[in-house]
Amino acid sequence: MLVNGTWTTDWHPVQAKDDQGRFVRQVSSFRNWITPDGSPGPTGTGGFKAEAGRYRLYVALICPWASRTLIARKLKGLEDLVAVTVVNPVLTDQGWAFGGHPGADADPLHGAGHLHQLYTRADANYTGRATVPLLWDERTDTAVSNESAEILRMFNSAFAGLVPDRPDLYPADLAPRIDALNAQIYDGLNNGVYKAGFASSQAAYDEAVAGVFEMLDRLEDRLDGPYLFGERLTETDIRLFVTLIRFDAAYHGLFKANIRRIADYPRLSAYQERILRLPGVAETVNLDHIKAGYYSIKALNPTGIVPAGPEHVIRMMELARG
Ligand SMILES: N[C@@H](CCC(=O)N[C@@H](CS)C(=O)NCC(=O)O)C(=O)O
Repeated sequence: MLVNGTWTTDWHPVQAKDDQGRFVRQVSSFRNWITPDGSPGPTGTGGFKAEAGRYRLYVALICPWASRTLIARKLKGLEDLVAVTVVNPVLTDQGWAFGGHPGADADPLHGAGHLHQLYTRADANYTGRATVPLLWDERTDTAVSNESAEILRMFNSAFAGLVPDRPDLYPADLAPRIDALNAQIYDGLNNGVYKAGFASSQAAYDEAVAGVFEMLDRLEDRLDGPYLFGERLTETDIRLFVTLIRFDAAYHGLFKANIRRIADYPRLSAYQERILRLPGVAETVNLDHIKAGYYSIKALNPTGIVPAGPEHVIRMMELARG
């Protein structure tokens, strides 16, 4: 991580933990918003007007948080407006790196070797982890946001004047229910799998893994329409999907979330495939990056060996990509 703008050598991908050995995720630090007219959003400063060709999204295809912003970019028709740069899936001792793996890009703007160089470019005294996603403003050459939940919301609303007639992923009448379900899915599942995987005590793992499967069981019972809120696709579906699609390939093995697989849940399996087949979504899922990335986490997999399967996920991806 960076401390006062300098990369520290004792970096490791297991983030902070509490006194019971529970995994603790850091709070994001660039919290500005792109808005239709450049006025300030709910947090941060203004000056980030929605314009074609001005912004770039730095992502890792292993990362569920980055992937939710990539899916929103597709569903909202922003491919030609917001550029994307994909980092190397394999974490290095300096965090995310550019290039060197099929499907990974060089940094087209600054020729940076590592993502942390962009963080110090935006803030020379930055202290914190250099995480993806990172939304970058090419005009002012600085960071807009590194909080995926907020990037998802900006993509939903800021560009509506430029790309109209796209589904509203956060409709006002559902907002309180979306917020409530997001919080449960985040804690039980999106972050729950990380709490299981990065637990450093048996008790912390037991608590986390129970929470993960309690949440999956509840979602399986709840799903009786095409999407979580019935006929309408919302951001909550995107937030759930990114964890489901990584589950059997990475979390089941590496994170020891192995009580059941998503394939053992009939409704969740069908739901996962339904979202995977929405136009553009399968292009955001790269199984090679997901497996190479997660299994490169040395603290959990010291040999770095990447498992061959699972066959059912490989097959599902082949079918979805056609
Ligand atoms: N709150 C952030 C979390 C992002 C995050 O934790 N990203 C991970 C990858 S999945 C990361 O970049 N980790 C590198 C690190 O922690 O140094 C968000 O949702 O945008």
